[in-house]
Amino acid sequence: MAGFTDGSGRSSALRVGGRVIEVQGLCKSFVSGSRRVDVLSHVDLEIAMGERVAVVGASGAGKTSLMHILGGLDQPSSGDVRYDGQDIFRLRGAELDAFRNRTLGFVFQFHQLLPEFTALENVMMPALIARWSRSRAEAAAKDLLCEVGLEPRLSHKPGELSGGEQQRVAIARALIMSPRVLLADEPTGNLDSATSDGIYNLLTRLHDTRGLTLVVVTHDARLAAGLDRIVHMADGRIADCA
Ligand SMILES: Nc1ncnc2c1ncn2[C@@H]1O[C@H](COP(=O)(O)OP(=O)(O)OP(=O)(O)O)[C@@H](O)[C@H]1O
Repeated sequence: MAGFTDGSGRSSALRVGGRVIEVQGLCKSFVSGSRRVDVLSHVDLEIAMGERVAVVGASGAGKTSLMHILGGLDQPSSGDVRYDGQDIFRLRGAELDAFRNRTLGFVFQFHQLLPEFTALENVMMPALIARWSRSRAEAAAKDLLCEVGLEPRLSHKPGELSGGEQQRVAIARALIMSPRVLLADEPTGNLDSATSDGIYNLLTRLHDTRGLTLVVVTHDARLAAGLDRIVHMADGRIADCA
């Protein structure tokens, strides 16, 4: 999806059909013994359709906690997360699973591929869980693995792939259900800089060709600077949005 340039010269995402993600008054606390730990405190954030947002901040700032709640993987203590006006925490069990499946893709630093399955089988897995036929899942997974440049590696298991290749498989797996939003938590955190550049270029290409909304937690300043907006977190709060 094309962007336009605002006065600062930075590319802003097109707002198509309103805001895609609205976070309001998000708080998350854990109780540890007699102590309460406030991990997220009154986080407000809006992310537009097609926007590419970097989330940065020191270790412990709350980035992963925010991503887990954005992805419906964890419940907030209070506050709302809305996708196109739909409050995801009003969805129950199977409804939330179905929402996640059709709207969101996840990529983690430690890709979380299943070691005993091939690249092709790993990518097929979400589609098989969603009860696609094996032939449909296999065809879609092959197409995606070709798109991320792994055509020659379809039958390799994760242990037979490099770190960058494993992350490409994880990206392909995240995309098999054609999500509109890709949440990536330090997708290049474990990779050398050349491999990181390759993953960054791949994410940018997928954003452009699929109109994906990208939310990327990263410690890589170069990667963050290449996205549309940087959200800085500190002590569980949004310190700055630029
Ligand atoms: N289940 C939990 N119980 C108690 N505290 C937790 C729990 N999960 C996270 N925390 C705390 O919440 C804070 C934020 O953690 P989070 O993983 O979100 O930070 P982060 O910004 O992603 O850090 P990093 O960059 O190191 O991954 C940390 O102080 C962490 O110890």
